[in-house]
Amino acid sequence: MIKTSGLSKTFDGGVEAVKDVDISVGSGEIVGFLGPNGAGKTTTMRMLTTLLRPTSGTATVAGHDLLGDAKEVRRRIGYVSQSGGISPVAPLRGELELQAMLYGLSRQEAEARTREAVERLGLTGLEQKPGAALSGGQRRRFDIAFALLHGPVLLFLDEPTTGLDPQSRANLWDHIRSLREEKDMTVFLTTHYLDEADALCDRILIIDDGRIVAEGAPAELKTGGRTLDDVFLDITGRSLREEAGV
Ligand SMILES: Nc1ncnc2c1ncn2[C@@H]1O[C@H](COP(=O)(O)OP(=O)(O)OP(=O)(O)O)[C@@H](O)[C@H]1O
Repeated sequence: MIKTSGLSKTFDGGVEAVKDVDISVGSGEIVGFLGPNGAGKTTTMRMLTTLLRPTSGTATVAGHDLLGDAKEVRRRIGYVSQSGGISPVAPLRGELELQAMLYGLSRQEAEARTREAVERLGLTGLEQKPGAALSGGQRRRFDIAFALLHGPVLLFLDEPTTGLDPQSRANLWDHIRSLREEKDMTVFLTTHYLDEADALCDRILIIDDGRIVAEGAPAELKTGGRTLDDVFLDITGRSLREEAGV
């Protein structure tokens, strides 16, 4: 579903944010992308979602060439950014339907897709409300509902649970798991929380200073009785807990 070879990004001014990254993600996998602040997570994700042009390297995303066929890639992926984007003031059902129509769907199809996305994320009854009237967890679920309207096969989530209380985080994990189970969705997410990576992800990639420094299933990485936090500290010399401020 994602395959990159030598993916790199150097920003104007010379910052080498991502260096020669090879990533492979299979269909139906939930993959967690971890790394300290400034490691290159968001830059990588923005390249994979066509928002930022790589300096060098190649990638195939959702079956299409990232550089040559960006439009086809965009049709097949959903992306939820760190900040989200739902309206604080407009009732969300209307916003969802409008967004679906911007994808070229008829009003009837847009209403049906909106209903399905709202139900799937457990938000039925809340879609009459504006974003400002919702909890943080509900807003994050609406962000995901927006990203599902055009029927993507691959979902990118940038720090989906940052700032949420433990119950809302666990609830969001359940929804992400059920998207994979019921829709065979592939999910690529960044997170600062090792417990999230441990509980939710089939596989973890750790990036540090622009390079992938470790990769494997949580159980494979946690060798010798180490926690994922120990693994992270050993590899990067930093504690992810401090990074996350927890
Ligand atoms: N537009 C830009 N111009 C110049 N440098 C940038 C730009 N965007 C990011 N960088 C630099 O690239 C490096 C990687 O940043 P990136 O945002 O990808 O890291 P990150 O792992 O997502 O960090 P965080 O966990 O803090 O979100 C950092 O050194 C950052 O300062």
